[in-house]
Amino acid sequence: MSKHIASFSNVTKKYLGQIALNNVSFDLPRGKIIALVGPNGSGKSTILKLTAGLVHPSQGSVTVNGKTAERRIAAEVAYLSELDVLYPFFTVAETIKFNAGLFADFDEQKAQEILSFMQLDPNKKVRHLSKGNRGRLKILLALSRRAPLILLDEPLAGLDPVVRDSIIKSMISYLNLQEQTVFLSTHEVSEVEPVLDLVISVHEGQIKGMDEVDHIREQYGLSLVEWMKETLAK
Ligand SMILES: Nc1ncnc2c1ncn2[C@@H]1O[C@H](COP(=O)(O)OP(=O)(O)OP(=O)(O)O)[C@@H](O)[C@H]1O
Repeated sequence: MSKHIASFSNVTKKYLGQIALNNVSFDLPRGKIIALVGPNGSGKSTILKLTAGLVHPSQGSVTVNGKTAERRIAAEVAYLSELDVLYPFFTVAETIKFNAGLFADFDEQKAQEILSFMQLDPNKKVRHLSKGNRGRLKILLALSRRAPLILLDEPLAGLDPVVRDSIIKSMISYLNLQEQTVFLSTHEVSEVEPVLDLVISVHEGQIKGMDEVDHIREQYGLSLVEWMKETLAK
């Protein structure tokens, strides 16, 4: 088993000639909850898409579980997009069945547990769900995978505090950190801080800092927001 669940080595990503990521290198340890933080347009989604193998580096390499990140690794990575990707004509139960058919590692029993925890109505059509319940369903689908790496792009964006809280609690309750790693992007830094192990600060396509959250609190006496501001000012 490779030591790190994912590694970026001198990765540059350009879109139509414009640089989104500039020579980025880092390794993600296994069994942790890791956040990418940084301003709009800093490159967080690009890092997650590269890790999912959905886009490819212009230069450098990305590996997941020791394999080059490309479409083929989709089976090993559970990716929650920031976009609304659910089929509106399915019910909640049909959406779960559909995903169970798509992914061999989908744990239907866990999906049922998260369904009751989230108090989602299995018979409701996706198009009739509130935005908050669509957010809950998306996280249910990601957390029900036994994939070694779970990628969550802005899982809390645009959701009210009660929904955000239920999503954070479901991460603590339903992840298996013996076997899984979570890599997420967020602007809700203070809210996720209690569940994070590691944080990476990104600005203008570059990594500005990477540290353990406990270290940031104990050694620097900073909250995550204060640490983030300091790294961005560098
Ligand atoms: N498909 C694309 N085509 C062209 N440019 C893109 C594309 N996707 C992203 N970019 C550009 O790459 C840069 C990084 O974008 P990215 O979406 O990775 O940032 P982000 O940190 O996730 O932003 P946000 O917090 O707003 O979601 C931005 O300048 C963005 O405009």
